Amino acid sequence: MHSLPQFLLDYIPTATATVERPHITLTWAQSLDSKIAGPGGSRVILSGPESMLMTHWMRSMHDAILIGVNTLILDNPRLQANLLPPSLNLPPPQPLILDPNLRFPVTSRILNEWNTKPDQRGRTIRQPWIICGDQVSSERIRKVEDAGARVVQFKLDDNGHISPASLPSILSDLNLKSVMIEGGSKVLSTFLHCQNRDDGSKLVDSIVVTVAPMFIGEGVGVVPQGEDIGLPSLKNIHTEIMGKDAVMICSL
Ligand SMILES: NC(=O)C1=CN([C@@H]2O[C@H](COP(=O)(O)OP(=O)(O)OC[C@H]3O[C@@H](n4cnc5c(N)ncnc54)[C@H](O)[C@@H]3O)[C@@H](O)[C@H]2O)C=CC1
Ligand SMILES: Nc1nc(O)c(N)c(N[C@@H]2O[C@H](COP(=O)(O)O)[C@@H](O)[C@H]2O)n1
Repeated sequence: MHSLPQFLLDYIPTATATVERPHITLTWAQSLDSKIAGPGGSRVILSGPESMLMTHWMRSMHDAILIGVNTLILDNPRLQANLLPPSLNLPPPQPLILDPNLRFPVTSRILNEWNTKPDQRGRTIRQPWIICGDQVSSERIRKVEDAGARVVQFKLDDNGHISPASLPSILSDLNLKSVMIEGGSKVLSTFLHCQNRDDGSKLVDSIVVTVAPMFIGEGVGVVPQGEDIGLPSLKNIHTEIMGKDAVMICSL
């Protein structure tokens, strides 16, 4: 797959497209028993090479990649589109971490790479941006910023979360036109349960799910236990077979 998979273009605007409102894509890879990770949150490679490459193409279509702080701590991801040919010179997506209490570990790989590969800055690596609550102390913020990350504060909702409904205005404040939300389980759950933006329009524009033909057994569900009640119904609008996996595109 040497170019952007065409079917994605029907559902997701490219990073250079003009959009009237920030585009929100929710995406994850799951097993047949609806798990996204193994016991204790251990990372599992669910996607085969073809669907993983598709995920990296999808990353390149978005201005930002968003994860919850638990995923950062458990997976220590890079959040780049590094499976794509460097010769394409695609701008790297902006990593965004939802981290209400600023638990962000300053030893994380995304920060380490930003600090130790200055020649790659802007070309394949962007500075991690952490979204935390407005109750976090200025000392803690200074510590994380001194380590090299950017910290932005927003008011938390009654659940102590960054409100999903307010993400579009946060994105606009940060000058980001689109975001690909990769998880984990708690983040997927709040974004699936919250259906509208603060302005009343639909919150999530596209859902892309990679289904891998395997069972995990004990592990982390697509949504946490007990949060599977009241989930919205999804409409499957396209299914693409990619190697061993099925990639489903859904709308709400
Ligand atoms: N297979 C896949 O596609 C993926 C799997 N994962 C897996 O997910 C697991 C981590 O999932 P979780 O423990 O559920 O943590 P998570 O990554 O969803 O982070 C949850 C934390 O994010 C913060 N947060 C801020 N705003 C929030 C909001 N609006 N909604 C929810 N949380 C918000 C809270 O502090 C919360 O504790 C890991 O095991 C990781 O491997 C993560 C991403 C993708
Ligand atoms: N698409 C997809 N397939 C899998 O099998 C996965 N385990 C994930 N996980 C997500 O990708 C992040 C790791 O990214 P890097 O390889 O470090 O770039 C991980 O944190 C999850 O968000 N995704």
